[in-house]
Amino acid sequence: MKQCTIAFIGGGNMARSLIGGLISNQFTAENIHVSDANTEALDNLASRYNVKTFTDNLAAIADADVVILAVKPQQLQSVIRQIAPAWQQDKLLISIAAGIRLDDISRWLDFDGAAIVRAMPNTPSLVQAGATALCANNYVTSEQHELAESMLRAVGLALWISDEKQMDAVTALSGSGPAYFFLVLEALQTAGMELGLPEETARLLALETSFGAAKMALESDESACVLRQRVTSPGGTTERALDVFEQGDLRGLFKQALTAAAQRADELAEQLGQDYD
Ligand SMILES: NC(=O)C1=CN([C@@H]2O[C@H](COP(=O)(O)OP(=O)(O)OC[C@H]3O[C@@H](n4cnc5c(N)ncnc54)[C@H](OP(=O)(O)O)[C@@H]3O)[C@@H](O)[C@H]2O)C=CC1
Ligand SMILES: O=C(O)[C@@H]1CCC=N1
Repeated sequence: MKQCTIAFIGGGNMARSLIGGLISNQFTAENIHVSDANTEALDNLASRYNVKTFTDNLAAIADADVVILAVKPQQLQSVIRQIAPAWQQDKLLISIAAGIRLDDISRWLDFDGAAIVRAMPNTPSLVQAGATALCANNYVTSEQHELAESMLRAVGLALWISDEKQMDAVTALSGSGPAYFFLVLEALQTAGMELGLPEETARLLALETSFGAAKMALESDESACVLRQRVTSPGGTTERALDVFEQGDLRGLFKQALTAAAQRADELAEQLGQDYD
């Protein structure tokens, strides 16, 4: 792809994951700008990745082709209103904020025909194993589609969603999803230790088992259900463990958890989608 200049506004957790993934995938550090109020975060990014850092958002976006808004949803409206006077037709705006809708972003930017993409990445982008869903407004050109997709594809899977309403479900599944797997990892490790394994042994076994299961599911033509059944010998150990999960309604808990996350995204959109300027 052509080397474009990408400006991140907000240099926190998600920006760091995307920047690390992009640079490991041959994006040039000098074409990556990061602007943040927190100079310590900027210093860390500059020393680790050699990106150009700014404390002035307008300076960071001045010659950028793509501007990625990586601030918290609560900070999004004021950041967009701040950069709006400097907006130019040929720039692409990408928001990764949970919940906040394309219409609200567009209203705050107040620029006729502004090309805007809403994206929901996740932190494994840092190791090029991210999963991102994207959703574009009608002003995004085919070249900008390709640009947004190729940036996110450089850090993992990138899928377009045509119905923006599905972005809340995406946020609940893959945006927040790494945290669910980290929780499972913690729980596996702790349970292993409680059964007498040394901490490092439990950690490594839990990690490799998680990695192996995900890799196997990714590389197999079989469904997760079939792969699970192949581990489960009738009358064996796995069956006993799975019975405990089913009795505890693990599936129901996941449904409740994802529903709660999607509802929170919708709530953020309702609360923060109001104009306050
Ligand atoms: N973390 C994740 O896994 C994911 C997050 N997201 C979305 O990404 C966005 C960022 O999340 P995350 O990285 O976790 O949040 P962080 O709080 O880690 O990062 C946001 C950064 O923006 C800085 N900031 C605040 N105000 C401004 C401003 N006016 N101009 C420039 N920078 C500013 C913050 O500084 P300070 O701390 O000083 O306020 C902070 O360093 C959120 O909208 C979230 O919904 C999406 C997918 C996954
Ligand atoms: O927890 C959050 O709100 C953000 C969005 C998805 C992952 N982290």
